[in-house]
Formats: sequence, C-alpha cells, structure tokens
Amino acid sequence: MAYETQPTASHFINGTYVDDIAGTSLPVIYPATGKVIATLHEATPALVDQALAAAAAAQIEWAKMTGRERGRILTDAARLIRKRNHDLSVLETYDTGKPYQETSVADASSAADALEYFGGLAASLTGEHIQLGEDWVYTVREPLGVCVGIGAWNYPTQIACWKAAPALACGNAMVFKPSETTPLSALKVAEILVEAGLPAGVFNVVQGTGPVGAQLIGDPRVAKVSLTGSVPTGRKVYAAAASNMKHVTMELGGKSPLVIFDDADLDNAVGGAILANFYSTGQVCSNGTRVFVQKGIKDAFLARLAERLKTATIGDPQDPNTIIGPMVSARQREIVEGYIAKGIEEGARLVAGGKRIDGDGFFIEPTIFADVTDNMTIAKEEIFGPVMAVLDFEDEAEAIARANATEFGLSAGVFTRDISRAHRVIGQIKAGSCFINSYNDAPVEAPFGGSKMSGVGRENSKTAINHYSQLKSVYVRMGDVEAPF
Ligand SMILES: NC(=O)c1ccc[n+]([C@@H]2O[C@H](COP(=O)([O-])OP(=O)(O)OC[C@H]3O[C@@H](n4cnc5c(N)ncnc54)[C@H](O)[C@@H]3O)[C@@H](O)[C@H]2O)c1
Ligand SMILES: C[N+](C)(C)CCCC=O
Repeated sequence: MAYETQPTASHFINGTYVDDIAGTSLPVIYPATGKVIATLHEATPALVDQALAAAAAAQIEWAKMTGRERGRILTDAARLIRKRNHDLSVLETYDTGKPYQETSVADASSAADALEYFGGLAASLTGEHIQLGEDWVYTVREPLGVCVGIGAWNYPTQIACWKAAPALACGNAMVFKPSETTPLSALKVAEILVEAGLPAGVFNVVQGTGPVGAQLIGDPRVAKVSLTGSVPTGRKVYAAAASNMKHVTMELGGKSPLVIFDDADLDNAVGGAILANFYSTGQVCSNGTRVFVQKGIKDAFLARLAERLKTATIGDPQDPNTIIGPMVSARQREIVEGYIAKGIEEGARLVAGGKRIDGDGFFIEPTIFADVTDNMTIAKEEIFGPVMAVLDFEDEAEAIARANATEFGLSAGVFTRDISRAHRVIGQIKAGSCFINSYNDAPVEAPFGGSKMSGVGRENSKTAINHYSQLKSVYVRMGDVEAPF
C-alpha cells in the first residue's frame, strides 16, 4: 500500500511521531503539479531540545551494545527498506519530483546499501595493540556521542542513511534535519529503523529551516555535524561547529569538469555527459557541468547529443517511462532560468532547450550551451539544474589546467580509450570523487566527497568510520614508575 504524503506528525523523536503546531507551517509542494501535498511544522526550540535530550540519553545504552547487535538492527532496516522500495520511491518522487524511474533504483536502494554495508562493518570496529618492549598501548575505537545530520533536498533518503548508517554503526545517536523542501522521506527512515529494533532516541528527525539547524549545531550536547548542502551554508555550519571544536563532515557543491578526448568512444562519452548533466534534472552535487570536448570531435559530440536528447521523455515523474522530471521548486527553476539568461547574455551558443515548460509544475527544458568559455558565469558557478556547458580544448595539458581552474573540487571525469592518459589526467585533477569512462557512480563501498570548497571528510566506505568515531589510546606500564623525585 502506498504511503500517505501527509505524515502522522512532523517530527520523529524518541521512537515516536510528535508535533507542535506552534511551529511555523512548512508546506510540502509536489514539484510536478505545484500543489501542496502535506503540511508540517518547523520544530520549536523546545522540540529540538527534546530531540537532543532523547539522543543523548539513548546513545549511552546504544554504545554499550555489541557491534554485532547494532549491525543486525541496521541490516534488518536495510531489508525492510528493500521490501518497501516501491512505496518509498513513490514518496521520494512526491517529495523531490525526481522521476520514479530514478527513485526506484537509486534512492531507497542506496539508503539500504549504506545500512547493510555499515551494519556489516559494525562488529569489526576494533582498536589495536601496540607492543613497546614489556609495556604496551592499546587503542579503543569510541563513538563521538550525539551527531547532527543536516540534509539537502536532492537525495533525501540517501542523505539520511549515508549519515545515519556509519554514525549508528559506531555507537552514536543522531538528530537529523532534512531539507525543509523535502521533509517526508527521513520520517519513513526513522519509522523503519525503529521497526527493525533500533532503541527509541537513537535516530530522531526534526523539521525546519536554517535556524533549526543552527540551534542543533550550537548545542553543547552535539559532538559532530555532517552537512550536505551548498558552499555558503557550509561556511556558516563549519564556522559554528568550529567555535565549539565539533567534528565535521561537509558535503558541499561543485562545478565539476568532464574531459572528453577525441579518441573516446563517442556514444559512451555522450552517455556520460547525459548522466553528468541531466540525471535528477541536473540537481546532483557531483555533476560534470563543464564538459570539455577536444576540438576534433566537438561537432560529432554535439550532433549525437542532440539526437539522444530528442528521445528523453519529460513529464509526469510518477510515470515509469518518464526520464526527466521537474525542478524541485519554483525558486530553483527561477535560479536556473537566471543562469540560462546569463549564458545567452555573455555569448554562449544555445544549442538545445533554454525554456520553461508551461503548466503547473516546475519543468524546464534540458539545456545545452556550446562555445562556452572559462570566464562565463555558467562555467564558473554551480547552477544545480539541467544546464550543460560545452567548452572546447586542444590538448591534455590545457584540459587539465582549465579543469582545475575552479574553487570547487568535488568530482571529475575523463573519457578516452587511452588508459594511460586516463590515469595521468585523473591523477592531476584536484577532486575527491573521479570517474574514468563513466560518471556519477557512487557505490557505498567507495569514499564520496570533495576537496577545496566542495567539502571536508568523506562519506561511505571504511573511511567514514574515522569520521564517526575517535581513538582512545591507553599506555600500560608493566614495571615500576621512575619519577624524577
Ligand atoms: N557533496 C554532496 O554530497 C552534496 C550532495 C547533495 C547536495 N549538495 C549541495 O547542496 C546544495 C543544494 O541543496 P540545498 O539548496 O538544500 O542546500 P542549502 O545549503 O540551501 O541547505 C542545506 C541544508 O542546510 C540547512 N541550513 C541552511 N542554513 C543553515 C544554517 N545556518 N545552519 C544549519 N543548517 C542550515 C537547510 O535547511 C538544509 O537542510 C548544492 O550546492 C549541492 O551541490 C552536495
Ligand atoms: C549518487 N550520486 C548520484 C552521485 C549523488 C550523490 C549526492 C549528490 O548530490
């Protein structure tokens, strides 16, 4: 049975749904129709305090359980998520407007992957023994305590679980604040975790805008903050966390390069550029939106791209045949339209799209600009919409230098049949998540995250454990103490 879009209540605290209608109303709008599909309330300061108190109390007992016990609960939750993939995907599509064709394979399933992976790791999180003559040191991997997760609107279920799974596996508790634009799915994650046996208070969801996030970060009970969001928000969150020496993970924006050499398989390269620009209607942090195409294949690349673009069905995102859905909000579409106008004004050549699609939803045509130069606004700033900028280049050295000429460093891709060149180029590009003859693959087994302004720390893989735990080292002296007096 499909989930109702109106949840039982706005927040999930201490194992149960709670609400306080004194909180400002948060309407949830279905991006495909512009209609309100649920109304929630922003958490009041008292509710935020309640969530943090519940998390702080629950964390102590949660951390006392064995890793195997914690892991079993996470993997049971993963199983429930997979079983309910259809209903969760329909809800995710209502929340975000992303086509069901995507949500049914990339959102709840990625969340389940994370719970399964970190559930599997939980039992093997150990310290080490360091022998020093007859003395020795042992280390203990300890949880941090209460962690705060703050999410962006493009991958609500995935973001909640990419943060919760490693945090909980390590014995932490979490208070998660989803984006105010897409608040529905995280509540289902909380409900499912409790159904799988998670003790009340270990994972809590509070709704709200920036000030709710700010209250969470400023609270002394919080040991760590993991944000997925824009660079401007990242600066604020990082600064607030730093003033109290809290641990951080920052998953921020990007303007990633995708470099296509003239020896690349043309159809694979075009496919990579499509994935890197139009998946999730272009609302992906790691998108390769600066597509550098070597001059020799530029015309063939643009021609093949135009042909393939004609086959993309745009429309009702709940229809399993739809490939491109609406933007998440009217505001986001206006931002994208502003960038398209800027591209035209600054002299880029519009080769496809560029217009909004009439109707009640927030649809816009997938847009391609050619003859883009590095100094144009559309080549410098993150657009977060379906707008591809194609730039030409002559040789490898030029491509590398221009690819790196950005404040961001989230992702990069290269398409070539010359495997030595592929490794050489990727080796010189300053970015955290890179792809060779592919784009945007993000399996939970691999670290994900950015360098430069795109972020701090990594999500997923074994390395995430280091971001949700700390080592205590204990020196053990076997003989007498030799003090100076
Ligand atoms: N690197 C990644 O993994 C990744 C993934 C998805 C999205 N993103 C980035 O997210 C951005 C789009 O998402 P968005 O528009 O929701 O981002 P945003 O920065 O506007 O908001 C992100 C979250 O931060 C909260 N927030 C805002 N101000 C805050 C404050 N002062 N203190 C605490 N919390 C605050 C928001 O309520 C929201 O939940 C893009 O820049 C995109 O690249 C990055
Ligand atoms: C899994 N993807 C598609 C790489 C998205 C990661 C989160 C960024 O927006």
